[in-house]
Amino acid sequence: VMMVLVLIVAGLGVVALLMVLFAPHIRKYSAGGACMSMTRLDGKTVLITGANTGIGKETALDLAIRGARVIMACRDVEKGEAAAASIRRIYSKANVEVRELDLADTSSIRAFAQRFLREVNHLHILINNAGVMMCPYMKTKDGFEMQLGVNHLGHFLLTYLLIGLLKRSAPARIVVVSSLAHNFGWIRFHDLLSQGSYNSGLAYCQSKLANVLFARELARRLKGSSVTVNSVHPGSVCSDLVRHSTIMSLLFSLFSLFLKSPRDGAQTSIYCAVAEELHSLTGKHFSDCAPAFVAPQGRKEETAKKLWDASSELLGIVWDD
Ligand SMILES: NC(=O)C1=CN([C@@H]2O[C@H](COP(=O)(O)OP(=O)(O)OC[C@H]3O[C@@H](n4cnc5c(N)ncnc54)[C@H](OP(=O)(O)O)[C@@H]3O)[C@@H](O)[C@H]2O)C=CC1
Ligand SMILES: CC1=C(/C=C/C(C)=C/C=C/C(C)=C/C=O)C(C)(C)CCC1
Repeated sequence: VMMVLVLIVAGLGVVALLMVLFAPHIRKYSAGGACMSMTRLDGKTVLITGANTGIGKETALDLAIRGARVIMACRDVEKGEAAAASIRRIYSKANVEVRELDLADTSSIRAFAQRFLREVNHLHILINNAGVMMCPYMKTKDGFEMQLGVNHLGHFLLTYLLIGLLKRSAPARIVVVSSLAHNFGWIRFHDLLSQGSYNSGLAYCQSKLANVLFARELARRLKGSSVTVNSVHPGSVCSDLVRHSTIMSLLFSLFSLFLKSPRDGAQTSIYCAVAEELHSLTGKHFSDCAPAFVAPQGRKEETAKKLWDASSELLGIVWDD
């Protein structure tokens, strides 16, 4: 037994040593694809949700450096202003501004959109990035389960309210930040808001599958409008997303060497927002700046339509076709 234990400890030691030795190579490999596009965005307006930290903040920085006016929609304006200040410290000419948007409150989404439509004349790129993962069972102001409420329904309403402006600003692009987690999700139509039973991991996967289905259905409905919609898996990114889950926090610490930095994680969102070759590509899913696999449950037109109708009904909205 002693011998086996010694061998296990020695083995783990060797693995740890190899990981330290090869850390720069592992990091480089984990970084994934980079957006190589040199597209400038002077005169263009971009809206990014959840832009005060993580992937959203890095996306805002990159698009601001390309010359865009970047509106950072954040639920905590103070955190948003701190992020905007840090962007301005990196790029002093950054045209970034913070506006309050709480996706867990439809009255906040409506107030945000109302002011936006009054004060902003164009919207060329909308990045639905904000997200919450594996929180304990919580409800939004309107009584929706938090993860579906913020990740899907909040963005669904925001997009509905801004779609006219996007169409008027065409060519325009919508980027929906989803996840590989959509593979493990299914839409529980009999209990969409997890009122019967709640599993925080499955509710996250459901919300990310909803992101993929929403992007596909919206793309289908927008055919011919010069507004494109694509969804994205950013990679496994070291960010605050794991804040609600001890297990995920532990996994992230253990495997931190294999995770992307938020800057690397922003590359696919940036790619979908700016790459010239995607100008008319719509309804697709991307990862590492390349087309990516979509799970069968994310490809079903019937499910996408059913989710669209259920979401519209929950929010009390009717989309014109
Ligand atoms: N990190 C990863 O490995 C992966 C991330 N993703 C997706 O990427 C996206 C960005 O995540 P990431 O940057 O990693 O996570 P972070 O937790 O770092 O950022 C999430 C952002 O969403 C905001 N947010 C959360 N709830 C609300 C709300 N009610 N209203 C408005 N904004 C809100 C947060 O604001 P605040 O700071 O105030 O909480 C924060 O700005 C998410 O959609 C996530 O699902 C997908 C796959 C993997
Ligand atoms: C276990 C394990 C990993 C950890 C993956 C994790 C922790 C992924 C988290 C994904 C999230 C948070 C998705 C959100 O949508 C790595 C790094 C791939 C390396 C191989 C083993």
